Amino acid sequence: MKLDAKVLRYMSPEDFRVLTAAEMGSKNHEVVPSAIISQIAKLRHGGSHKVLSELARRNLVAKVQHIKYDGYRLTYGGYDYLALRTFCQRNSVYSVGNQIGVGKESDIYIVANEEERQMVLKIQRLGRMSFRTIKSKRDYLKNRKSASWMYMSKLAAEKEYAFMKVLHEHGFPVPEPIDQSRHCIVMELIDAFPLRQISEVADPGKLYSTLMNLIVKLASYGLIHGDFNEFNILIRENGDAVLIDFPQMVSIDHPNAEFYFNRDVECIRVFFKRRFQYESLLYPKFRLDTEREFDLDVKVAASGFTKEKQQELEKFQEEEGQLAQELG
Ligand SMILES: Nc1ncnc2c1ncn2[C@@H]1O[C@H](COP(=O)(O)OP(=O)(O)OP(=O)(O)O)[C@@H](O)[C@H]1O
Repeated sequence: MKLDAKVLRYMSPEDFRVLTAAEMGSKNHEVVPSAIISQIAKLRHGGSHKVLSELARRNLVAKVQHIKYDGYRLTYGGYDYLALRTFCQRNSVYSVGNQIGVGKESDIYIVANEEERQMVLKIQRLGRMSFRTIKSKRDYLKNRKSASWMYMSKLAAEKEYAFMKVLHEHGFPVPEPIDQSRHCIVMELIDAFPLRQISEVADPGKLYSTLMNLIVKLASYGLIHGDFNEFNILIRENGDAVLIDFPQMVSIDHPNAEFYFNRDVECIRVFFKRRFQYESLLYPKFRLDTEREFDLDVKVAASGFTKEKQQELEKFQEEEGQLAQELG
């Protein structure tokens, strides 16, 4: 589905009332009965019925035949518009431009505010991968509810925003976080290319140590990236590196911290050897080179992305990973 901010201007307050009611209802119901949607939206049954049919025609909600009753569920499309409306109301986004990226489980758009500042809108789409891999295996799909995928996408966006915020505040090279709602975040647009697309650099040794120092600095601030690779690092024209994505980031006190740390280091070593034929005997070692000086992990938890949320998301990511492996 294409995201178009103009659609927002064509949506009536009633449309949004009903859409919001569907969202609220889905907290307690997998399929929200039409009667409950009317009740929450405070509209006559006939009135909300008409609006719901129209929203369903535009794929913002989907009609579902439940065993006992007919109802609706919010779609990712509807969820996108609710988030976009929140951004518009807070004046963080005014218009939506081109889609510039499709991650494994996200969509990336260029957006702008009223002052025409260009920014990046990242929409989490957890479940998309498993949906693809599992398409033929209907049994799995029955057990995974779309509502829980949307909830997990919201957790993923909250996590990314919380980490980006503390990292940015402490001078780490990450995009400036601008806003977050539901499964979406708005951040600074970085004018750079992913390391993965770069075939030559002026001084591979210098970039290698910059990246290794970044892994070590993160650890001294209490954090392990966990997915430090050529896809998640952008390189500016002047050679500066910017970290854009940290879905696996954990505290240095995490039981698997050492494993993740070594994997991050190894990832960079392997990449530099393969891409730039650059090898060094020097690389950071966990504990020996990582002394904790700050507690950004604690700061993130205090910012609202709690340990419980982190664990919930982690459990989901593990299950998804396992499932993907099992299904090849
Ligand atoms: N702030 C940004 N500025 C410029 N480009 C960006 C920014 N954020 C993301 N991108 C572009 O979008 C692409 C995908 O972004 P990102 O890695 O955050 O998505 P993802 O879904 O987590 O990706 P994957 O899981 O496939 O690695 C990046 O490779 C980059 O080209």
